Amino acid sequence: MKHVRVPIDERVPCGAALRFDAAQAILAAVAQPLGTERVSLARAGRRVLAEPVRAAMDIPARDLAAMDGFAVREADLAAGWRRFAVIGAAYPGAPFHGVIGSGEAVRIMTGALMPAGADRVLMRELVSAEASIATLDGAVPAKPHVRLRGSDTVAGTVVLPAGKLLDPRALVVAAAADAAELIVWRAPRVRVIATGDELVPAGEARARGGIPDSLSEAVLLLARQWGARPLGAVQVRDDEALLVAAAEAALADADVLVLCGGASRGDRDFARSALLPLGLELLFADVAIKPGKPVWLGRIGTRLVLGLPGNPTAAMTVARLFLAPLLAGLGGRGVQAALRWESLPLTQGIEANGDREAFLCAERADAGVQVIAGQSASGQSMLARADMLVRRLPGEPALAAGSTMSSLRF
Ligand SMILES: Nc1nc2c(c(=O)[nH]1)N[C@H]1C(S)=C(S)[C@@H](COP(=O)(O)OP(=O)(O)OC[C@H]3O[C@@H](n4cnc5c(N)ncnc54)[C@H](O)[C@@H]3O)O[C@H]1N2
Ligand code: MOO
Repeated sequence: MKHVRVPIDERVPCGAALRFDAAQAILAAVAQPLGTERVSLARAGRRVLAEPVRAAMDIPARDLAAMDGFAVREADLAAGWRRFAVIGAAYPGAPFHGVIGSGEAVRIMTGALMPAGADRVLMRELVSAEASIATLDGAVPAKPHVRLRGSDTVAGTVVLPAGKLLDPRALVVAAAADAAELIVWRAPRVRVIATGDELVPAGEARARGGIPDSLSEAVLLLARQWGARPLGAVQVRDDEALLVAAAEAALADADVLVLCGGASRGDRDFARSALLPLGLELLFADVAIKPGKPVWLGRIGTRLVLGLPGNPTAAMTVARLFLAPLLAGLGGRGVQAALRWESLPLTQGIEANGDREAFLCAERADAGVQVIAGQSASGQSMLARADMLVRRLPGEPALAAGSTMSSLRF
């Protein structure tokens, strides 16, 4: 195969390395929602509401029994009645159709419609029932045990605001509001291209030589976690023509294309330059962070292209710091949903930082956060333990245990 050497600095204006916050500001400006669509409740899970959901009716829509027992009239109890003639039964979905008169009761189950005339339920445990007579044994209980119409929600109330992530609890609320369809933001569609002559699918490295592509599926899963619709990944050799063809195919249906590798300065690192003929407009390239300095973001028409460094821990760190907020923004949650920094104390001291802002793999501990020893952008095994990223400022001195660190769930 012929490799085309593209001296990246001659074709792409890389500029000085940007600060992390400046790169995030550029990203936030383009991470705007893609548009709305109407989806069924069955397909709404993990989507983000573009319009609020209002209760279509009072909830509950009628007065219902809150306990299993006997439905009676409050006025009877006030007048001293304790023995009642049982004239029927009421079940959820099978109401009692008559009217309860003075001295009468209806056997009733939790969730059943209160019979006309009845306005309280005596719990079964407090009543002796024999043949068709029910007798209240002790004092009149304080609670009426009726779920009144509209006591949970009144018709027209906003039960879920726009911007709400539809998690399992939110689906309960939407369904209870009798909403069959919801207006949600469109989920960004993501494709991944992993570049490198050395890459082979996992499972084939021993037989074929090369190294397993450890990023494609991981990046797609991260994209899914942040609200994207993953469309698939391909591995492409370090060949500009192949890369251009793969990118063109990916951009036919993806809103976001993620390129893994080829971001740096090697003779065959032409992930950015190869896309110039497709109209790539670079939004930023090279950020003063460690790991992940070669990260870049570009635009081709309405599509966005994010370049991740090939080193796997660097790639996943950058994916968490840039791809997650990009997708959160495009999907309607807003970039900040993916950048919820927490202040956590270090459980162990750490050495001085270098001159780049650093994001260290760390583990959440009961007492705070512990930076993992032996940080490595190219390492992979550390990712089995890392569940946090700890942010360090350029030139920060050594820090003792107990120092408070800006930390992000990885
Ligand atoms: N002269 C310079 N060299 C390097 C610089 C630099 O600024 N000047 N930056 C270094 C930094 S920082 C990083 S990070 C790496 C990233 O480089 P690339 O994005 O060009 O990545 P590759 O060269 O394609 O690969 C690097 C490394 O990662 C492995 N890799 C790539 N893709 C995958 C994958 N899908 N699964 C598993 N492993 C992958 C690849 O085999 C290489 O070992 O560059 C430094 N160099
Ligand atoms: O930034 Mo590179 O990500 O250090 O390996």
